Amino acid sequence: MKNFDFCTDIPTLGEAKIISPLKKHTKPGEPEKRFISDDARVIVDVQINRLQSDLKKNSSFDQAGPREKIYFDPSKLKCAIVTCGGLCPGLNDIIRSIVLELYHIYNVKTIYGIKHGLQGFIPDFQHDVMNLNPDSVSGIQNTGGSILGSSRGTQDIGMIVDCLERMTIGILFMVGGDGTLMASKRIVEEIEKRNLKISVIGIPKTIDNDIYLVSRSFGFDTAVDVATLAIKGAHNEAIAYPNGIGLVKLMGRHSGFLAATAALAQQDANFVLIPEVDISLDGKNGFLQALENRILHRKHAVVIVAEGAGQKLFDKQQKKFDPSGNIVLQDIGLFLKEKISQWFKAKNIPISLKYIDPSYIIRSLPANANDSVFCGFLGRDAVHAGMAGKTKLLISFWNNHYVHVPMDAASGKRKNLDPQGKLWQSILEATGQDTFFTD
Ligand SMILES: Nc1ncnc2c1ncn2[C@@H]1O[C@H](COP(=O)(O)OP(=O)(O)OP(=O)(O)O)[C@@H](O)[C@H]1O
Ligand SMILES: O=P(O)(O)OC[C@H]1O[C@](O)(CO)[C@@H](O)[C@@H]1O
Repeated sequence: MKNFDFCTDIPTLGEAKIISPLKKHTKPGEPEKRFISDDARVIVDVQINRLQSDLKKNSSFDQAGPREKIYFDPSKLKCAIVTCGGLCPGLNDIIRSIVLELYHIYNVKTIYGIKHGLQGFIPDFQHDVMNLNPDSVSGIQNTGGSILGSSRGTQDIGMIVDCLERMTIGILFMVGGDGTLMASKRIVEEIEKRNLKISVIGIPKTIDNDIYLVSRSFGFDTAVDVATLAIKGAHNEAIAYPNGIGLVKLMGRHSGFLAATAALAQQDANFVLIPEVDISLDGKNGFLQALENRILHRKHAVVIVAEGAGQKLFDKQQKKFDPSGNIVLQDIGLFLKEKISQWFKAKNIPISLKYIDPSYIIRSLPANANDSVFCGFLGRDAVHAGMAGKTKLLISFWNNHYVHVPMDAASGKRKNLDPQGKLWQSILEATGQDTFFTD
């Protein structure tokens, strides 16, 4: 396969010369090709969103997996793992699979866990470093959260790399979302400036499922599963009382994948509001009138709202940012609760409104079975990439393959739900919500 127009080239720290311990799994006479090489590159078949303009048809990504030769000497290598940003189901599975792969398959015995995200690199915070080994990660996949903790907030990149140098780290595994990706890129730049041989491997994490060039991120499947319970609850509450309304708020800062997918999985929702589709509340085509029509007609309704939906409905206020620089959204869930109550009160229509916000419950739970399997692959492929001396890449799942996506290609952009696409069109069919509520 030739003529790759899209920049998929992954930087390496140098020539990989050491025979991989995985070599022993090769059957005698089996061709070297077993270790994925250029001719096994994956053609990118752009299926989701409208990425075609960005990616040429014959673009490709390197397939993730073990390489024949590795760059690092396992007996001398020290690795570190850090988890940053919001929690997500599967973080502990990722940590565990990285540790077990390094320890058992590559014989790397020094693995550090950096506590509380990027803060863990900065001496002032005095967070202890964890020693990770099969004992310390035993059973962690059964608990939610991250055994390493997390944090938000900018840290000095120079000080982070100082810490990596002091600890003589060879591979840094960074698990996080788009912010972590930006931080990873800046860390790599500083590493390059200092001419150090440290590999940085990213594992994309977000229940919003909005990382560019990543068709599925871990934890999303679990989030959809648990969100369906909230929707079931909302529906049961709604049908139990006359004119019952169940209002469920789900995470999704800029992308409505979770709200839309959960709504399709548990088809009880009559209205799904997402950031990608503007809504108007009032007026004859507004959301509130549509909700009233539904209540008068069917006596109950379920509404799902993604946290980033309807932000234009709020009076213009000075924007607030969290410590990492992410915009702090206005609370659309509580806002809608209030507006719905006011609307029906003004119309003298009694309703029973139940508001359910399972956001933090969802993201802090352990991974479901599907996500656990997925995390295992991502963690192991992250180790293979790092051991081969590759750097500045993400382990992505794309077009049904585990691939290496260059950090440069994935950062600074976001994946959004396409309102013309199959997912949203299916929502419109399933809900009968055939209007975008614009006047
Ligand atoms: N441009 C940047 N340069 C350096 N560090 C950054 C940059 N953007 C974000 N970071 C840092 O990366 C870490 C994680 O970022 P952030 O809190 O935004 O979470 P995230 O990785 O985007 O995950 P989530 O999807 O949960 O928000 C934070 O410590 C943040 O300060
Ligand atoms: O409350 P926190 O930690 O700032 O996180 C909230 C954000 O984190 C996310 O779950 C992404 O990790 C978003 O969906 C949400 O907006």
